[in-house]
Amino acid sequence: MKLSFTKMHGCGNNYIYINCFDQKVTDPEKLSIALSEPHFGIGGDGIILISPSDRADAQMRIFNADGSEGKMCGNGIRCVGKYLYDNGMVGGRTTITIDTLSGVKTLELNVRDGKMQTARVDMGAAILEPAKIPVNMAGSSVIDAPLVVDEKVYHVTCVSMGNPHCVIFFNEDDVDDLDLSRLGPKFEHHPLFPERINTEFVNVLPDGSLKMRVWERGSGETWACGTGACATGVAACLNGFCKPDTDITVHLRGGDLTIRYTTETVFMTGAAATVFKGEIEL
Ligand SMILES: N[C@H](CCC[C@H](N)C(=O)O)C(=O)O
Repeated sequence: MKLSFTKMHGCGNNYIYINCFDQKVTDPEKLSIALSEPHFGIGGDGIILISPSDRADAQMRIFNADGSEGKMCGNGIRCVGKYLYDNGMVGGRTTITIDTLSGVKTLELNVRDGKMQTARVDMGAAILEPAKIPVNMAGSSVIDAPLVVDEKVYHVTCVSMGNPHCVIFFNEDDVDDLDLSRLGPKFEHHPLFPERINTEFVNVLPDGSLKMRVWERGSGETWACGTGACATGVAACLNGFCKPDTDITVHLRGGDLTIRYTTETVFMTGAAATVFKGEIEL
């Protein structure tokens, strides 16, 4: 059986996109494991299914490289917006909606020569209540709280953008020097996170921008994480490093995103790119 796909990325966070308006995927968990694998498959951070929706222009489902399903994907939703616009599936409209497991999101597309270049996504309100993230810590929110990994105390801020995030600010260490392959899994599987966690390792730079690396639940280190950049912008405001209602630049390994945190919602602006289209024999 042949399956058509499109490889796309947002800031280097790369997924295999499958148009399910005209194709059927029966076991997405198994498919994501197979296709994400770089040696025997296509290689990527996971797969994203683009399907019809009765309440939005399309529905997006994201599966991590280990087959687990994520509830939201910031880089992915910009790529879905690009896919829909560039392929004429939204009638040339530049305000579109995409249904996700974290609700319907609205995108404002910036287009040139018939192609989407960047998008601004209304990501919805940050969720701070521990039980809704979820994180097994008491209180109304988790800001600058101590968390022990390998006998070392880290101060973490936990935020959900529909998917769970643990944001850690480093004053002394340059996050580029951290061994994420050792550290990442210890946070991902920490007992305080009953549904595992996406973890962001952040430096606040002298110009007030943020430098971030991320270890993603189910995919390991990725070159960017859109929901993670949102969580990082929110956490930076909650910790007094940045101001709400201002544009915050987050530098990721694969590019930059602009985050704006207001009490009502979080906006994320960034690019999306098509790398190649292909067909795979299953
Ligand atoms: N890379 C995605 C996040 C994937 C989250 C996934 N790892 C999970 O929550 O299980 C992003 O750009 O927001």
